[in-house]
Amino acid sequence: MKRIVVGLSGGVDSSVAAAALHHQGYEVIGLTLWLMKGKGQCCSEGMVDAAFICEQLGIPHEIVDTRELFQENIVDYLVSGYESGVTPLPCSQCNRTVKFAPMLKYAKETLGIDQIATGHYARIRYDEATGRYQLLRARDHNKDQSYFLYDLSQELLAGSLFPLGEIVKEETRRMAAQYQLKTADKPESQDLCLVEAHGSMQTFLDRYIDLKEGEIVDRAGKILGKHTGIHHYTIGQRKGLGIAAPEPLYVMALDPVMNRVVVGSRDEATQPDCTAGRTNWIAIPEPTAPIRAQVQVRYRSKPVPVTAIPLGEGRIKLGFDEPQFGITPGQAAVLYDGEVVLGGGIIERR
Ligand SMILES: Nc1ncnc2c1ncn2[C@@H]1O[C@H](COP(=O)(O)OP(=O)(O)OP(=O)(O)O)[C@@H](O)[C@H]1O
Repeated sequence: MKRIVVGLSGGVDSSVAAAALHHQGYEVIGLTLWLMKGKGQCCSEGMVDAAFICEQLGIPHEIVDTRELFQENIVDYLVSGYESGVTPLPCSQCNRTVKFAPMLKYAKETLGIDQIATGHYARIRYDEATGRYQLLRARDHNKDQSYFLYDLSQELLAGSLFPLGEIVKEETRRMAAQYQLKTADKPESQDLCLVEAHGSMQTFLDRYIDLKEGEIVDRAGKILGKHTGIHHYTIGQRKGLGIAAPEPLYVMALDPVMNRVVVGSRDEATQPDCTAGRTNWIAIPEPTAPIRAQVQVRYRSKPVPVTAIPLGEGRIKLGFDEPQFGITPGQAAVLYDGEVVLGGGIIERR
């Protein structure tokens, strides 16, 4: 019987992934990573629900303490990013360094199992022609999580299964009801896990970053107002600036050195290109010549046509066919060829 480790968060998606594989005849071992420090956080409830699902399915449940790893790679990474005026994307970093790599390592080294599965909505395909594992958008485009998975290595993709990649969310809920899973009616998580645990990103960051008021200025340096700390702002933000101006103003830069928030018109917050670093390539090897693709610069943004020019050392320049508004350093730029993820990187500061 084929053995597989399923990452269980205690949510409906991973519960159904585990139940489906179990019913397909896999020998399933549930694995929950204990991610967050502190008592009464979302994770403790998740662990109990995950344990209940394992009991229901009659499968073993392992809990691995990865709180230190999460603290260093996600909490510290977020805090130092916001302090330096960028808006980091924690989820892709979390997937690679905190979830997939440790889960696969634990599965292989401790349990002697070479495959893991999660409840992510995305698809993995082995491409005979190139000898590479590809990552594709989920069949359910509304739930597609491929944007958060662009940073997975070939080794991690080779060892992973996404049982929900071919189905739509309604089908997941239907299966959860059919298997009578305790988590069948659990509400959808609406936000980042840290935001859910702390109420808002601002509340979370305020625990770690001292409030340091400063000036809101225009591009010429004219003082327009006061801010409560640059970590409370993000590029493209319009609401909550507290400035009365004849035309709408948007955050166009965060300056940690001067402790300033720079605002401008929509045109000023729109740019023809940007650079991205720390790239990871999936469907293709690192390009050595310009390539054409569609790029997504935020989780929910529309993919737009782009020319990606390699700059060496894992960096690329992205020239948009149409200038783009609200390009945010710290977020991922993920390149697609239709459904297929080519690769991606982290948007750099201008
Ligand atoms: N603490 C954890 N331990 C093990 N696996 C996890 C954990 N958190 C998330 N995962 C895995 O990653 C997948 C995607 O996680 P995400 O946080 O996006 O949750 P989700 O889409 O709401 O899924 P779910 O309904 O399973 O919580 C989950 O389906 C699960 O397989």
